Amino acid sequence: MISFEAVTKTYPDGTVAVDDLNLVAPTGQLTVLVGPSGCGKTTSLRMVNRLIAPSSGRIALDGESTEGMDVALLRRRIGYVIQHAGLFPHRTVIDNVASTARLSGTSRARARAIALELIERVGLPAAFAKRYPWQLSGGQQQRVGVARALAADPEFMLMDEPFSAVDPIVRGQLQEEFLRLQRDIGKTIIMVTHDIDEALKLGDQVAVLRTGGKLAQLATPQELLTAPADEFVADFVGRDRGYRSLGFVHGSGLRFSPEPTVRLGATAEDARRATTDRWLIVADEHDRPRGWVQPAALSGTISEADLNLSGTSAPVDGSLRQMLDAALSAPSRRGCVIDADGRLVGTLRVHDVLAAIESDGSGR
Ligand SMILES: Nc1ncnc2c1ncn2[C@@H]1O[C@H](COP(=O)(O)OP(=O)(O)OP(=O)(O)O)[C@@H](O)[C@H]1O
Repeated sequence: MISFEAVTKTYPDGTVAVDDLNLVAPTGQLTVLVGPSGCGKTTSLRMVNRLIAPSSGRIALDGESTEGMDVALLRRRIGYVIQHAGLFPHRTVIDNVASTARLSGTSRARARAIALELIERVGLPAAFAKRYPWQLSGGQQQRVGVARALAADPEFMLMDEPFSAVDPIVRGQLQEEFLRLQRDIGKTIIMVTHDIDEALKLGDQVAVLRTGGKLAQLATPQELLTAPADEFVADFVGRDRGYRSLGFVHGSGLRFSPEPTVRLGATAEDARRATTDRWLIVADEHDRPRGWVQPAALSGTISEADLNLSGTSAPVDGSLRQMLDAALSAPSRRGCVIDADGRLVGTLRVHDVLAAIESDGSGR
């Protein structure tokens, strides 16, 4: 647990960057600090590892004030990941990652073994270990930055815009991978971002700060969407709140309808025999949906070129947002629901999802 107790930071020129911040980042959870530019996010983060000294108030790790701690020991307990990764340019990837483990006294051989494991854990091929940072893409460098912070196995992590220096697609991948990793490692993390969607996607709880360094609201992502504390938070969280909040609601009692399928390579006749409906799902040999075809319009055998690929698939344990999107995006308006191996479980319609939304009272 990281706690801020009445923490204020006034810079020498009189700028109040953080104003009476009270906040607890619970053990094993990811707390995101979000807010407009200049609202004191980075200042708050850097006060935790004492790169910046608070003007007043107290910051504590598991109840113990950081003020009296030896700074080197304090920083060893706290992994730190920054934008652009901040890697040592003249060290190889493996040496970059191993460096933090070495700081805590781990032998060179052991540190390199830990580093190699982490390099793979964050989704990089082992062969990248020998490369230098300049031989990696921005997203790969960010992964190395995360691996390096984890190599000392710190109890706490501070992450300052860790995924912001990459394009939106890589960013999405890094976020997904990081969520998976955090599910395993369960570190106590404070992450800073200016991107509300990133905050809502990653945070167990989200602290919205307003200009002047005041905490506007501390809440779960769903609470922020369904019960913003005031107009500032509502505006900051942004539009489509109703739709986006469905991302945090899981459909219970949804029933999926059986759906005929046909394989790629089957004939138009096979497709017409399989259904009288306008649209039919084409699946691969493992029953994974590949796309939709219109049997009446087919001739010859079904190939990739015949597929309508507009439909998304929702995982069977997915959110109502994923379910609704699957139904809305399918040309048949029947959304594909798939299991963990990507196999078709069944389909559902828009009104099935709407009925589930109507009967769900969560967050209200
Ligand atoms: N060394 C400093 N001296 C004076 N003012 C500072 C100093 N560092 C930051 N500030 C000011 O403190 C306020 C908070 O800055 P901080 O970097 O914490 O904000 P932020 O929310 O992280 O912003 P951004 O999203 O733009 O990175 C800003 O008004 C900034 O100009």
